[in-house]
Amino acid sequence: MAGAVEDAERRAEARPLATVERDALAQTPARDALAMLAPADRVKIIAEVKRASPSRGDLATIPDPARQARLYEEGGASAISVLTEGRKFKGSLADLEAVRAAVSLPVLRKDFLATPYQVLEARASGADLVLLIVAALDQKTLAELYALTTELGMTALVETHSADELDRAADLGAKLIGVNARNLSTFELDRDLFGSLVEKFPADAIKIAESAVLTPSDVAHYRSAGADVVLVGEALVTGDPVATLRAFLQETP
Ligand SMILES: O=C(O)c1ccccc1NCC(=O)[C@H](O)[C@H](O)COP(=O)(O)O
Repeated sequence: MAGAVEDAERRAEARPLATVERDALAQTPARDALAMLAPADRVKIIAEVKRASPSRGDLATIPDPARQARLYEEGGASAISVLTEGRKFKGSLADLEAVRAAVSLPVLRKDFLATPYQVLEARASGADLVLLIVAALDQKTLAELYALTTELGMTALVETHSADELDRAADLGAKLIGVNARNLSTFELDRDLFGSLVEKFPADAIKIAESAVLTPSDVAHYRSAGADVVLVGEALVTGDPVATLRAFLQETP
């Protein structure tokens, strides 16, 4: 988290806030992620471009993230997540820009966002959604970043990992809320966490189960617990993305 903010501060030396703000406002409008991810009679998938991670190390080189994203679109994904953090995840804003230009789906900037500069930077690079991690932000900062995201026409995916964090997401009025099965400090995975928290979601929020999907039965597990959407990374970058997505979508109502 600290590294992501330091990296953004370094970028801000070359591209000041006023410039990134101007570029954000000049972007084509954000795609409607809430419409794409709305609850339906089938599960939906956010497919992630993920080269590496702190818990798993290197996963895939992904020399052409635009191609990877096109395969996700072909396989039936409803949105694309792009990890833009460089140190541990080996991602970049250039990946996000390439993906946004290659597909017609909404694109999420998945990173450790903690400043308005990073939110503006996301929009300036074409992001339609940004990730806001409740555990990483005090409520005042979370509310400020949430408001800026909405002002820019984007959607915030508000990520939680506990009942208290779900309450904080609800206090914001968040419409897209995720429960990450991965504890971001210990990297432990708990596929049952989503189901144990599902009753805490506000009635009008889209329910997303994040992480730890490796097989169609993992998707079915989240779906039967009440997920509208699942977010998948590793399984799609280590296997055939189109076949994997189709299997996940076909075998789950
Ligand atoms: O993936 C990690 O190791 C990780 C560690 C610390 C913070 C975030 C991390 N991952 C970000 C994600 O939330 C996942 O990339 C995403 O939910 C997909 O997870 P998976 O399908 O298990 O690859």
